[in-house]
Amino acid sequence: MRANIAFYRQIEAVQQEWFKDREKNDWKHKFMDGMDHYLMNQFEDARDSLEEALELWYEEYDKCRSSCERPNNMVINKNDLWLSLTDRYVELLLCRRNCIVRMSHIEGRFVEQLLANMFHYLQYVYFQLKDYPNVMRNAATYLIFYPTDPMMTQNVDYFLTLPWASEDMLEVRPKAAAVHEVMELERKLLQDIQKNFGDEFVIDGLQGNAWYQDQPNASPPRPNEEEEEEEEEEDDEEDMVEDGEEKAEPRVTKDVRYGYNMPGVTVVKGPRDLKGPKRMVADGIASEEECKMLAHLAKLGARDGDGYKGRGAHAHTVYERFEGLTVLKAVELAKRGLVSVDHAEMYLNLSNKARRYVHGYFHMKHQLFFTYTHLVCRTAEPYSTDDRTDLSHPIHADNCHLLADGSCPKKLPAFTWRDWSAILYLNEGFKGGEFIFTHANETVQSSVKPKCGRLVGFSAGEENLHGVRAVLKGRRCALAMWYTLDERYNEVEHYQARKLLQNLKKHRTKTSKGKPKEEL
Ligand SMILES: O=C(O)CCC(=O)C(=O)O
Ligand SMILES: [Fe+2]
Repeated sequence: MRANIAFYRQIEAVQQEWFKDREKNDWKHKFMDGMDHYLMNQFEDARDSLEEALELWYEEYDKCRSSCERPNNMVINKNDLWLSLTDRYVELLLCRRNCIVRMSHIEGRFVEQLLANMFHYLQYVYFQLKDYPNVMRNAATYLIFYPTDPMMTQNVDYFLTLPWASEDMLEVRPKAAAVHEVMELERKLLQDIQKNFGDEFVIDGLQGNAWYQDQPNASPPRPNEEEEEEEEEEDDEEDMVEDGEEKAEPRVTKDVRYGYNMPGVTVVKGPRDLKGPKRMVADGIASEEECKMLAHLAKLGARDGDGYKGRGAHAHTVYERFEGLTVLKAVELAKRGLVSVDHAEMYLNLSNKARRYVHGYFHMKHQLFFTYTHLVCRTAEPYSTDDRTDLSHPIHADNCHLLADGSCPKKLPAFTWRDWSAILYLNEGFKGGEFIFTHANETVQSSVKPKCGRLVGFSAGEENLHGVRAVLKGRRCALAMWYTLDERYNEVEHYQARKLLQNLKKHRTKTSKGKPKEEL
């Protein structure tokens, strides 16, 4: 497109003012303008742009919430009308709540606490402009979102020592207060629905999560990392004793130690073999038949580069075709009759089984949510050669941005909210394609050979740099999953996929009474 625009621009008859950036006046552009001015200490311009950005943000936010109201694929079952309606209502609430996350992206990147941050910037900008009533208003507004934020509470305490400031200037901006109030009400509603209907009705990722429990501070709780570290160390000590004493049967004791057994699943490699405390490999998560079903689903439904927007068929290397299928797309294909409902259901079930296993194995105390789920195949192109030196997937960490100097800042453009990762392999019989854990200089610490039903799980931080060796021949399919402890990043697609699937199955049962063979 850039090339096309350059071409059109140089045509004599074309006037330059015809080229209008139609997105220029959206909230993102205004916000970026505001940031530029702010960084250049142009505080009046920064104020104007940020205030405009804010107004545009509210407009867009309202549109986003309204778009959740559109009719969906719901099929009302007259035997359980109330349940069908509750289902729909929950979906609506989740969709609306998700608008905050959707409205926190700038240039495709997630900006944590974006709305609240606008008030943070504004209080500073107004302070520079000596517009004190607005300093206080914006500080107070920020605090409704993060009431215990140490920096802002300190600021306010400081302002209150100054002659111009008084408590009654701490007035919250009404539109922001309304957004916050509705967010809170919807949070409570979801919590009540779960509490009252939890037996018949499970809202994915809601149960047992403190983000949905009453709390004075709206920021989501994170597990106490130090506490976890300590536990990990204790575990490792135990591990060493076990391994030293009885080398023949460390696997069983490891299972018992972690207190997590799932029928048919065995741990084949633990932290010691893999050379890192938060790593594991287990076999038996999926049977041969299940692997075949998923690989078949990928064959029918996976699309070039899906999930890696704009990077096309060769998302990681020109020697391999990279195709993916998200969980909702799989169910939508089933709805259109392009894949079977059973195959789509298998996708959901196996991803859930893997998540439960990782959660149990690592003894997590908090709820683990899906944040992105992707069925992917990497296929060697016919021109791929055995002497390739590239990787199928370069060395990286899943939640930080690995730099050439080996550091890995947990900042954009990384997916910083990913806390755990797991990959369920679906086949063997291709050449190359081993999963590797490495040091920052890319020397290999340990490797895992994919095969059907094998799950590799690990924490998503810089402690687990990893990659995939080149797939030299054939096709390698896997179900890649990233999980988060932060409910705000809960993958809404998973919930939607499950609901759509339930409807498809209800519909199938209903129609099959009259016409037994009818398939959707
Ligand atoms: O497919 C694999 O084995 C690993 C893929 C991976 O690390 C990723 O997609 O982040
Ligand atoms: Fe990865």
